[in-house]
Amino acid sequence: MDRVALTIDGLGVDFEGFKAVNNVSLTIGEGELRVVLGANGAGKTTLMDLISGKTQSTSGRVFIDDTEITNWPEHKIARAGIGRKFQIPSVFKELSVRRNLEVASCKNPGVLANLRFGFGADTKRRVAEVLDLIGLTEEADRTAAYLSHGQTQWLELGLLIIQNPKVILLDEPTAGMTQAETHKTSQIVNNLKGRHTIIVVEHDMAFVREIAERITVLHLGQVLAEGSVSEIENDPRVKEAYLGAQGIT
Ligand SMILES: Nc1ncnc2c1ncn2[C@@H]1O[C@H](COP(=O)(O)OP(=O)(O)OP(=O)(O)O)[C@@H](O)[C@H]1O
Repeated sequence: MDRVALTIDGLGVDFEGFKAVNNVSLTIGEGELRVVLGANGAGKTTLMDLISGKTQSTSGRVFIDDTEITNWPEHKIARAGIGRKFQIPSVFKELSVRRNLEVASCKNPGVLANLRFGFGADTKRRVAEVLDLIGLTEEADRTAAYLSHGQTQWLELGLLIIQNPKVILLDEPTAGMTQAETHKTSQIVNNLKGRHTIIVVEHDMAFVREIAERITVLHLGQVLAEGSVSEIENDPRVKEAYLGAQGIT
């Protein structure tokens, strides 16, 4: 690992005696794609909530680079470089795909001023780059309201990417997608490898096999195992404790 982008040290939350996340430590390298896998209720979403500041932790610490962000307010954590993609899209439905990206790219979004005076060449270049990354170049001039579910999710991802967060959190990015859309999402995520630091929470194993480098398995709020896809698939503790006797499907 060259540089560490995100450090989680002994992180936990106690909901009136129930430890949904319990003493979790992770180190995510710059440009790494880390998959967090776990059964329903394992604590995956809660872990993302703790990192992004949606939920306050009761133990442990979180750092972006060397900056400690533990229990900062959510908006301040976002400004410090944690970008999170939710299931519910935040795209402007009445604007084109391109215009959505242009607006999201503004660091100081005087949105109206930008719409009136147009965007600079740098923004245009960056928008073209992100359109290519998310596979929506041909849809650039379509109104966002007319995109399919999958395309809307890719645009949503593009809106995050264009803001260049230090760490991107993706919670079940393929939820509700067709098989073809899921496959395309894996291509997009693979294109992002090395350029962005990403944590993907997922339990669709077919998708995980297509994207994963290193997997962290959560079980009952704790880290059960960490390793490559084959290490995780062949780990007897994972098979037994999390995936049931029949193993990973
Ligand atoms: N605010 C809360 N108060 C009490 N318990 C909570 C709270 N939030 C989550 N939990 C519990 O913590 C556990 C972990 O939930 P979490 O949503 O993080 O799991 P998950 O791994 O994301 O599961 P899924 O795949 O179903 O989304 C669950 O048992 C859940 O009921």
